[in-house]
Amino acid sequence: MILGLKNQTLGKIKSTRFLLFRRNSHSRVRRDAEAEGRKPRDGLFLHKSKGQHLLTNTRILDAIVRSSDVRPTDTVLEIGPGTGNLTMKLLEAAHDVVAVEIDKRMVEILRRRVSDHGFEDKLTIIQKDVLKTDFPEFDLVVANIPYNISSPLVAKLVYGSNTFRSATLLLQKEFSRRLLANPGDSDFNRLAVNVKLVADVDFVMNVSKREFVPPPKVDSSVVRIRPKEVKPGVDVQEWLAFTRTCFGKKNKTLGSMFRQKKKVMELLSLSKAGVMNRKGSHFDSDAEEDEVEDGENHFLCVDSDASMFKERLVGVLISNGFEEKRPSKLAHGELLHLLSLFNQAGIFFHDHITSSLPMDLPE
Ligand SMILES: C[S@@+](CC[C@H](N)C(=O)[O-])C[C@H]1O[C@@H](n2cnc3c(N)ncnc32)[C@H](O)[C@@H]1O
Repeated sequence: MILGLKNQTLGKIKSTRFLLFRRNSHSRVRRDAEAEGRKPRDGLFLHKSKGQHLLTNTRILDAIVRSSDVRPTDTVLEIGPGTGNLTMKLLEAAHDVVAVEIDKRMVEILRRRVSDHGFEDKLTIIQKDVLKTDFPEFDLVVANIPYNISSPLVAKLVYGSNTFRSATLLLQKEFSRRLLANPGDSDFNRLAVNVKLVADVDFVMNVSKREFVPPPKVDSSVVRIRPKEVKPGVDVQEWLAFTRTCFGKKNKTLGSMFRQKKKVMELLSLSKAGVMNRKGSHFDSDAEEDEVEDGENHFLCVDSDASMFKERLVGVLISNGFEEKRPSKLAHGELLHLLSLFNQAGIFFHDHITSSLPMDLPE
């Protein structure tokens, strides 16, 4: 079996690959591949830059489909179908599949393979960069994704506008480990805190690099991401900017982080912009800059003096018992509480002019 294609389809696919090979014989793809010493796989040069590592083990493909809990009524979104090894299994299990694939050569092979099996009516192919594509409605995501876009892709899924049951993703093992970390774990990090605010993440299984053609340098894991039914009522841009600050320096206490001069100056200017841009918003419709309103939730003022602003910043931490705490040890509830205390004190982390969505999770 080559590229995971079954023998009976191989003959038909082979002619496609041959044509592709000839058409590409003078192309940049071929020149680049040859310069790197890569060999064509049955007439098709696979791009490392597009994460083209094809999963060929049927047992693992079956296990992925089983663990994703596909129902016969489901529309499944597959990202990066490649030559269709996983797609064929999904087409058998689901009502229909929407596959987003960037590489035209893969799309040609996939189309042919799917029509050979009479599944063409069940498959919609979107030939685009998944990060630049609006998704149609879908129930589930099941995909062996290109690892170099893991972070923005997970962000797009969990912070995007689509509602879905779960995303079963084959990811680089190290990335999965970071995604699975919990508050209190030594490696709890910004990726995990941001994803787990809005979704639950479960480990499914490990997959050895030997199961791919060509084998990548690293092992992989399958994880299942399930969006939470009830999302916390927090301004997402403000939250992402807040966690970027909190998790920027490993293992520092909040007190030492927020005392840094650079951080104070940055937050001073963001808070000024934040207050201005929130006028008329739900934060405070009447607040004037430098005007303190001492009511509950109405402490919207920004000191023009950096030292007074720093006092206010650190004051929020001290008076609420956060000064000596480390962000990696805090649960979501505590982090959300701290953010709301800062905002009530007129301290903001995002100017609400620039957009930090949806590509904002760290690698
Ligand atoms: C790891 S391979 C998986 C192939 C196939 N699903 C399998 O398991 O054998 C990743 C696939 O994603 C495609 N891809 C890479 N970057 C992409 C992007 N930005 N948008 C859509 N597809 C992409 C690659 O061309 C490749 O076919």
